[in-house]
Amino acid sequence: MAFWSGETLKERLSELVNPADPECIDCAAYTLKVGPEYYVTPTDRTPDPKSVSLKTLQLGEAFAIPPGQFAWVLTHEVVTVPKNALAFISIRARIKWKGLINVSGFHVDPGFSGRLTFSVFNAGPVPIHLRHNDPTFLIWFADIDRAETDYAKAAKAPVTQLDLTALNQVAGEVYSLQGLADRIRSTEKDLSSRITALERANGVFAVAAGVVLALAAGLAVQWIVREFSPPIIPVPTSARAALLAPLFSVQGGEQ
Ligand SMILES: O=c1ccn([C@H]2C[C@H](O)[C@@H](COP(=O)(O)OP(=O)(O)OP(=O)(O)O)O2)c(=O)[nH]1
Repeated sequence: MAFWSGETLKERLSELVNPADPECIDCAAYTLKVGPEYYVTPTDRTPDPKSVSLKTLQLGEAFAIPPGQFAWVLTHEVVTVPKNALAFISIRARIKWKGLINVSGFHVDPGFSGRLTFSVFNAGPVPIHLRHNDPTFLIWFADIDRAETDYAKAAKAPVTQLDLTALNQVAGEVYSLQGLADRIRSTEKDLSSRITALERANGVFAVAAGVVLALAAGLAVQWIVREFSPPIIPVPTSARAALLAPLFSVQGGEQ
C-alpha cells in the first residue's frame, strides 16, 4: 500500500473531489472545506433542546461548537474514492489544537462517493467556530493491493446531505463537564449571595433587638424607681425656715 503523493493527487484531482481546487493540496493530503449543513448538540442553556435540528449555512456563514458539545459537519466537496483505493480522513492540526476531536473519522471505503460527514467533539475549553468553505479537514488516498475488488462500496447516488436517520439517534442535550462546572459555579455564586443577604438581615435584627432590649431595660428601671422609692413629703415654707434658722444664727455668731 502506498499513499498518493501531491503530484498523483494533482493528476487525478478531478476524479477524486468535486469541486476540485489544486490549491487545496497540502503535501500528500487534500484539504476539504466546511459544507452547507451542520448539527450541534444543544447545551443546558438552549431553551428547547429537543427542538434543535440540523442547520444550513450560507456562503461565509459561521457557527460555534461549545465546549463539551458534539457536532456533525458535512464537507463542501463530494469525494469519490476509486475502487482500487482507500482514503483516510482527519482534521487540520491548527483546529485539532483547539480541542476538536474527530469522533467517527478515519477511513473512506473503496468506491464511496459523496460528501463526507465529520462527527466531531469539542474537548477544548472554549467554543470552536467553523465557517462555510473554510479549509478544515484532510483526506489522504492510498492504493489497495488489487486493481479490482468485489468488496468495494456498491455504486449508489452520492451522499449530499446529513443522514437524518442517524441524526435522530444522537439529537438531544449533552451534559458536558464544562456545562456542569458552569452550573456548579453559578449555584455557588447564588448560594453565597443568599448567605450574605441572610447574614446582613441577621445583623440588622441583632441591632434592632439590642435597641428594644435597652429601651425595655430603661423603662423597667424607671418603673422600679417610681414604685419602690419612699414618698417625698412636701415641707411647708415656714417649717423649712424654722429648721434652717439655727444654721444661719451659728454662722452669724462666729463673725
Ligand atoms: O467519519 C466518517 C466516516 C465514514 N464516512 C463515510 C465514508 C465511508 O465509506 C462511509 C461508510 O463508512 P463505514 O463503512 O465505516 O460505515 P457503516 O456504518 O458501516 O456504513 P455502511 O453501511 O454504509 O458501510 O461513510 C464519513 O462520511 N465520515
